[in-house]
Amino acid sequence: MNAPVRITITGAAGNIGYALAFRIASGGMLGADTPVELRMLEIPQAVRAAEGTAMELLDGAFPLLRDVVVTDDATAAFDGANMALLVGAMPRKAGMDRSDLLAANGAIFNEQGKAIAENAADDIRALVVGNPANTNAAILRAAAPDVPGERFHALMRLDHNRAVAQLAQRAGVSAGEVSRIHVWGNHSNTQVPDVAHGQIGTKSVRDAIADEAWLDGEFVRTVATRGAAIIDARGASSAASAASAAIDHMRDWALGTREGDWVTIARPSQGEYGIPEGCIAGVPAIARDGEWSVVTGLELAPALRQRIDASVAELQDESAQAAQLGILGA
Ligand SMILES: NC(=O)C1=CN([C@@H]2O[C@H](COP(=O)(O)OP(=O)(O)OC[C@H]3O[C@@H](n4cnc5c(N)ncnc54)[C@H](O)[C@@H]3O)[C@@H](O)[C@H]2O)C=CC1
Ligand SMILES: O=C([O-])CC(=O)C(=O)O
Repeated sequence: MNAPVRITITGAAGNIGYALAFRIASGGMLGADTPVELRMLEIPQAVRAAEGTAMELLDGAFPLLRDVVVTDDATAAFDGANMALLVGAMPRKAGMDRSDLLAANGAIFNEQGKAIAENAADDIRALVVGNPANTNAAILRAAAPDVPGERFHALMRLDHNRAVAQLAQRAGVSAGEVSRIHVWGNHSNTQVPDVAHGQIGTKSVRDAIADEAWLDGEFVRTVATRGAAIIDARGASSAASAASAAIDHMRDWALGTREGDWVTIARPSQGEYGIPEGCIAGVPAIARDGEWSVVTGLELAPALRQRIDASVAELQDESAQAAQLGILGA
């Protein structure tokens, strides 16, 4: 058995938190050899509900679950945390863009970044799920300047998984047959799914699908607007699929990505593909031994480059808004 890993979930009583906690407790995130300790942070009004989730976690009799603490105190919630899943934030409703949530949610990440800086373990790795996820991750990172920047990620694995799933469904194969695709840019409808290097089985995506119009049109639109389609159908934003994507992201970070494949992550740019340094945009990446490396050297067609630039410009606008609101680097 490995040493226990302490994991903080913020917004633990919410829809995504409820789905996440049980997957983590069952070993779905860190594997069957790693015990977990959960720290569940909520706002005071939702602590009782989070306590109910903690009771259910106990009732799951999970052999790997060593300890559960529910609290409304960020200091206690991040104390000694090795991993943090920052979900606690308002979800958007029909008719809203994710960036409409910046004023409501951004301040949460400024406060929680400070709590991470002061209380988390030295090896803290944080994934922001709450929207607008990329800009909230930038706010979190700026509030914890002594923690290495590459430890702050925003969730774009859901966009990645959606793209994989659409391709697999179209080709009539399982999702596991699709590899080497990724999603550039912002977790918003300007995101840029990229199949230029993708494979389905041993064929290129373009050969396997043999429908350029679908790949360049409906496929891209479906992936980029899937969040709104789910809100429209469910009357609430994606929850179990978001939790599942967050689990995939953290599992790969800890245990490594699949041999011969890459996935999408968003972490502060180190200037790869001309994305400005520090900008938290989706890029292709591989994880080995707990470290990510961005896949470099991929050719970008001019039209794709323009769309990536537009999505990155949107991220820079969001950061400028956050700075104006006094929540970025405050
Ligand atoms: N990045 C992504 O791919 C996705 C992101 N999301 C985002 O995740 C967030 C959460 O979604 P749901 O769980 O469905 O919402 P929810 O409303 O069901 O749960 C959010 C929870 O966060 C709690 N919370 C609010 N402020 C908090 C704070 N300061 N500290 C701790 N907890 C706090 C609330 O009390 C609530 O229990 C939303 O912002 C949503 O837009 C949702 C789907 C995908
Ligand atoms: O669309 C939303 O507001 C929730 C979300 O981020 C997603 O489902 O991708």
